Amino acid sequence: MGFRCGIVGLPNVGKSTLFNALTETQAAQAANYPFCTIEPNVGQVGVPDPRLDEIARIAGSAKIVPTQLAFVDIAGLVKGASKGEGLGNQFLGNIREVDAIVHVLRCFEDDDIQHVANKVDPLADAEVVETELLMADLESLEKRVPAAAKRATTGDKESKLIASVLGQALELLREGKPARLTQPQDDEEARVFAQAQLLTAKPILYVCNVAEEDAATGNDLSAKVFAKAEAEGAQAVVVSAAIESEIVAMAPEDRTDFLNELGLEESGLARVIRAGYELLGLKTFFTAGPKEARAWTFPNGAKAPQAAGEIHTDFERGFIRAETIAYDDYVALGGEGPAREAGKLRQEGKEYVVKDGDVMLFKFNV
Ligand SMILES: Nc1ncnc2c1ncn2[C@@H]1O[C@H](COP(=O)(O)OP(=O)(O)OP(=O)(O)O)[C@@H](O)[C@H]1O
Ligand SMILES: [Mg+2]
Repeated sequence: MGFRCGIVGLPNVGKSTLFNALTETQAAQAANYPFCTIEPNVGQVGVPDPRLDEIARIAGSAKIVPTQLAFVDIAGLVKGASKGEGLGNQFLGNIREVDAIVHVLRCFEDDDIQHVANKVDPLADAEVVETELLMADLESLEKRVPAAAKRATTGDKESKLIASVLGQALELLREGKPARLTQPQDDEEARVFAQAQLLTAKPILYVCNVAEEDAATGNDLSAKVFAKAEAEGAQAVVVSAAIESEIVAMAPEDRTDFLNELGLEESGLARVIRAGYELLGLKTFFTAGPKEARAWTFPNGAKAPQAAGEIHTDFERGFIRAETIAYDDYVALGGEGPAREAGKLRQEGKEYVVKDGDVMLFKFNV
């Protein structure tokens, strides 16, 4: 199962513009970035990674296959969503299914584009969305915690665990704080907490959607969002969704010049994708050969057999060992052959914790 980032925000702030740009880039670069639409509002997006291009160049790979992250375009939220207003329930249900939230905040002035509150104020907007998520969590826990506490009196261990962990989350929510601040004490508590699928437990990336002229520098409004993100330990990026949608419509060879004219080194989309990937704590390992160079996603802390399983379940089941070259060695020495000669190709077993950037070859037997 791939990881999903849900694009969330008030109506008309630029969510679909961002989503379309994210997915169209990939469609336009079909050779480089595999793209497929699962549902009309879900797009698989290739994760840009310069290391992969470098590996492919060294290995002389015919094809480059980046790893992917899914983005979901979720309907705009309105005040009262937690009480079923607007597309309330559908909206909250969609958010429940994603692993991380990309919260788009309008940071551009434009009289032609209506703001639901008739005022451009990203912090106030953010609060509307946060309040709805908080209310939804609060409502669900106000029922679940007492029910679990009651079952716990019969000696049911799982219920006791639920009552304790979610009770902690409920306390936070009652103080107006996100459930994300809950601190599970061990793996069991962490499991129960994750299973609760609380909306305010999901990691957040704020996307400040600015006007074209602010794309490189940001503006006063985006600066406020960055300050908010910093205070919360969240991430933020500045993007002009409108510009990004123009860039993806251009021929690839014209894009760099256009980005440079705007004072940008790379597309804002690449930054959004990478930030989403980091937000989820995802890491990348590579496989490389003459046919293809490919990036694979693994969760932080995964051991070699689990990483092998990302490629094929047989690789995990029949795992023998992994021949591993660190990315820096691979590049510095000029590929697999030279790395092997220099003794930089390591034989790693079942307990090896895979590192970001490892170039791997799995030996297996089924
Ligand atoms: N950075 C920007 N500068 C100027 N206009 C923008 C910018 N980003 C988006 N827009 C415009 O804002 C309008 C609303 O955009 P969009 O449809 O993407 O919003 P949305 O958040 O998906 O809305 P909804 O919640 O209704 O689905 C569009 O006309 C779009 O072109
Ligand atoms: Mg939309």
